[in-house]
Amino acid sequence: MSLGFTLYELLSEALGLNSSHLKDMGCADGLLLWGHYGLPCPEPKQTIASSSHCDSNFITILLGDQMGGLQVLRQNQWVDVPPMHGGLIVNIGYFLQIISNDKFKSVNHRVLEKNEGPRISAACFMRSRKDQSSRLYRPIKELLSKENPPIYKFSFDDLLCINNLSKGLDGTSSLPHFKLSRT
Ligand SMILES: O=C(O)CCC(=O)C(=O)O
Ligand SMILES: [Fe+2]
Repeated sequence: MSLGFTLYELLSEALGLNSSHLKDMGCADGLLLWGHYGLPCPEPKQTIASSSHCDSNFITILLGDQMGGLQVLRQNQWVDVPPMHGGLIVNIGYFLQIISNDKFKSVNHRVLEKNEGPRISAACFMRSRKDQSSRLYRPIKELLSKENPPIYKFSFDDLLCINNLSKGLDGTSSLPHFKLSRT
């Protein structure tokens, strides 16, 4: 939580906002921790541990082991994220992209299977409170101008619904569904 608060302060300042802006918006009110345990896979080329997706939250702080396997999509190429002892990986999720009006971009990532193992990782998702899932999120108004009109509007329930209706973790972004028309 305390690392998350520091990151939010830096991210708020990077957006030209007061350092407490993202925390005051409630972006750190909910914390979800997932522990991943992947068994060695006999045929790693035939499957994938976690298919291409962006996280449905503001930021994710990820602790991995020495196995590697995580990749991020950069300029349409999958790039390995090398394991780093004691290092933490911070991913930007859909919510931060939406409220920053595309100033921060969520990162598409996936995890490849390994035939050695097990592979262990812990993902800490920073998000708003679960009971606020119907709350509507829009870009932060201080970031908007005539030249930068709002791009999105959405709630967490909308995002879940779209992810469930579409293939969800199929690598296609859910964001276009939340675009406001720009007429
Ligand atoms: O295990 C990893 O390295 C990534 C896990 C992940 O992307 C997730 O939990 O959303
Ligand atoms: Fe993820």
